[in-house]
Amino acid sequence: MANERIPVVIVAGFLGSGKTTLLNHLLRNNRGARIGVIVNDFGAVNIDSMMVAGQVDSMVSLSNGCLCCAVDVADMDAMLDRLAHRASDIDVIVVEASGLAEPRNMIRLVVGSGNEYVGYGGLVLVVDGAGFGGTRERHPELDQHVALADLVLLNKTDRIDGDVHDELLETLCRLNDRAAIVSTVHGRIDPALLFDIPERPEPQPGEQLSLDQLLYEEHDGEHTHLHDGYDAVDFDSPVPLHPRALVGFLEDQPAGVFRIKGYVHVVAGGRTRTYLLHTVGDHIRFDPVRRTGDAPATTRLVVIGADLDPDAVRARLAACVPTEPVPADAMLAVHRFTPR
Ligand SMILES: Nc1nc2c(ncn2[C@@H]2O[C@H](COP(=O)(O)OP(=O)(O)OP(=O)(O)O)[C@@H](O)[C@H]2O)c(=O)[nH]1
Repeated sequence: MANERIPVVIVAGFLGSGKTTLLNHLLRNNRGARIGVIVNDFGAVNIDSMMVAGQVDSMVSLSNGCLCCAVDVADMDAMLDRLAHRASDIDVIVVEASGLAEPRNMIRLVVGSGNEYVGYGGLVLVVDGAGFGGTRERHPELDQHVALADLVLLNKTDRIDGDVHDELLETLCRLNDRAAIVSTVHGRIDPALLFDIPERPEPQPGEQLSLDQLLYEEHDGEHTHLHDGYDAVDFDSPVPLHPRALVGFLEDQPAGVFRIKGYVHVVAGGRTRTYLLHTVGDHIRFDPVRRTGDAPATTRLVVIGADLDPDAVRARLAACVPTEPVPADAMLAVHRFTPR
């Protein structure tokens, strides 16, 4: 897509919740996506799997200090600049915050970045299902961290029984009723929930598989299973949408949505404009598409999350199709979310 920015996904969570396990899982199951990594230190990251995937170059570490407190926007930008630049071939950047990191600060560092090639990719909060009660008692701020998350991974569900699992889901929904919540064991989620999987040509019969493809094939059974954990709902409209109605939908998304992306045509005052839309949680961004031919002729969105009701999502979007002429000032709703 034109104007694509590299999403920066922040992985946070208290000590031992499973952040590094998740990161290693993503690196092993990258399905061809090139992942840049920012970590406090490389100690626990599986360098072997990175080398196999040919990604060992795309890591940046903060050799001293803590990603949450010692780093300001300039420091973060210095790290991002090494990964995201004009010649960069990275598809996504994952920042693993230290166990003590303050997620609000991490979001600020990424959203405030001056690097024009990156965009906010969401706060993924890893929660230790088995230790949730105890962690909450020791660190009451955990509730705020859950409330800030765009995606909550309820991890270590192999260590809890069904009733506890249900109670935890209820508590997490109470603390954050808009985030996608996914239950995991050893952080095994489908990476397509977090970021786009680049389209790679299918190998022809007899052609050798690349290392990435070999890794993917090896884990194919797991992938099929992983895919059950998330939903992707397509929406197409040949008619341009009402900008204010669309923004109303984006500001009040159905529960469980993690991200939305695609091209939208919106109309107001008889004039149609085209944008590349990206949302993660309540971070909304409309990038104007200036050249005709860069976008499909119709609105085409994909809504990605967990436990989505596809018919309900499509019905809400279909309700954004105007039934009468839209006044010109309705476009202001979109302008609030276009880059300056
Ligand atoms: N039983 C079980 N163990 C898990 C799961 N996920 C992670 N672990 C284990 O939990 C321990 C901590 O996992 P890490 O991935 O190192 O946790 P972390 O959040 O990176 O920890 P810090 O870097 O110390 O903050 C490791 O021994 C993992 O193997 C899970 O789903 N189930």
